[in-house]
Amino acid sequence: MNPHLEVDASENGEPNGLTEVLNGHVAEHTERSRGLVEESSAASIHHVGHKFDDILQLKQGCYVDFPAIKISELMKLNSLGNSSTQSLFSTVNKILDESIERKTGDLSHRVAFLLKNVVQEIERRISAQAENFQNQNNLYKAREQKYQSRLRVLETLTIGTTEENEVVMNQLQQIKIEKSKIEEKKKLEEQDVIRLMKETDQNNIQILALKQELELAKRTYDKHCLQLETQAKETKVELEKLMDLECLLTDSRKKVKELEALSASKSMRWKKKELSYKSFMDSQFESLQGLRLASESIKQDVLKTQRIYLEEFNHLGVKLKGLIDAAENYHMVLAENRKLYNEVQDLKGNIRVYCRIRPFLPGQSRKQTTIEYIGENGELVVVNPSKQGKDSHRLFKFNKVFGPTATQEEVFLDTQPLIRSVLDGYNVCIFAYGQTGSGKTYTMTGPNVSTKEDWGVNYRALNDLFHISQSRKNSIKYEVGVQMVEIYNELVRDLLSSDSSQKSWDLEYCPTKWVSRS
Ligand SMILES: Nc1ncnc2c1ncn2[C@@H]1O[C@H](COP(=O)(O)OP(=O)(O)OP(=O)(O)O)[C@@H](O)[C@H]1O
Repeated sequence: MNPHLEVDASENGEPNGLTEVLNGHVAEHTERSRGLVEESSAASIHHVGHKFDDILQLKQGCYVDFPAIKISELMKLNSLGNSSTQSLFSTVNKILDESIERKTGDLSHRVAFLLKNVVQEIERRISAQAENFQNQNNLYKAREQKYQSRLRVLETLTIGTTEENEVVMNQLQQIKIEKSKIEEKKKLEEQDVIRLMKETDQNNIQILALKQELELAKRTYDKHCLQLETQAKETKVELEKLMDLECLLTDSRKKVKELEALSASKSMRWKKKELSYKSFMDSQFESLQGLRLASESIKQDVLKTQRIYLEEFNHLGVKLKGLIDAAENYHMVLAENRKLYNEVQDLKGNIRVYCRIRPFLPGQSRKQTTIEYIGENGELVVVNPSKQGKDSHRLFKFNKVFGPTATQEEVFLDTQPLIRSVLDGYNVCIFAYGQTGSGKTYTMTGPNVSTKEDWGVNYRALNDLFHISQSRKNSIKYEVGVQMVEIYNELVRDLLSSDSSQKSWDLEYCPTKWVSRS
């Protein structure tokens, strides 16, 4: 397709719709070819057209006077076919206007030839364009038929499509409704999602807080567990105690029952007693009445007795005065008595020697005794079987001789007065003398100190001294000291001293006068 046709049609300013439609179709069908033609020919046409126009411009206003060389040059160039239709028309118009202005009516042969060629070129172009239009018209008609058949097909399709459309529309409507519902649901769900998100956030915060609480609770739980374990142990111990207590409780319940039974029987007894006490009280009340009467008489008697008592009390006062006088003389009498007592002891002798004959020990023969006679006044006759005559019998004289049957108390009774003079300020010494196994310890200490009958002189003497000092405590205060010594191989041993170096003294350096009574 010639691109200039459409350019010319638009340039000529044809305002009808056909031109526009044609131009549209031409443009539609020649879109691809147009680009190629325009690109390939535009440069040469433009160049040649411009050359033609330049030549014409140079001689503007004097076409008539164009020299033959220029006209032949224009013709040679064959630039008419390449020049635009508008420029061709303007050239024709200018040539004709110039010819009219000159009023000569004459045109040169060369100009007329040029004019003719230009007009022929224009005619050729118009006829080509008409032919082109015709072809295009045919083409459009064919296309119109084709489109109309397609239109019919489309109409039938449209009818079918309309029904389908209705169905689809209905479906679409339903879908829209469902969509709106879904959207509402979606909105609600979105709101729910937002709410859930918030709740999730809150829950996360709560979970964190709960985790922390859980951690804390776990720690406290662990601690609590430990505490509970210790408590459980303690409780176990307490439970065991409780079990014991329960046993005790059952026992006590039994006892309570027994006690209840006992208390019931006692209560019965008490009731009986109450009755008996009531009767007793009644009788007592009666007797009380009698007692009141008796008390009245006793009162009278007491008053009488009081009077007698006062009289006797006065009498007693007189007597007591005499007793006080007598008591004042008591110490004097006592001192005199003591003096007399000690004088008696002196008369008996400051140094007294007693002899005690122990019985035979188990296993000893009774036939081998050397004791011939024991006198009442201290005589003792001893037999010596190895000698004859006078020398076979020897008489010994003691203050007193105690035979084998003499008891510990009998031996003590003779020494007791001497011991009591200690309380009057005299020094007294009692000692036992004899060979080994003769009975010194038996006499002085006793065989068995746990029984009072077996006590020897020492225990009995101390007991007597303490007894007397106790009886005289209101008038005299005594201080008692004890010294126990042993003389063995002429050495005196203090038996109460704990110092072993001080335990024995030589007889000359004895610290106390323990051998004589002064
Ligand atoms: N009067 C008595 N009656 C019964 N038995 C006695 C009597 N005197 C001594 N005996 C017994 O004789 C034994 C010897 O007595 P005891 O030990 O008193 O003698 P002793 O002189 O103290 O001896 P020693 O010097 O060796 O200590 C003891 O078994 C004692 O019980």
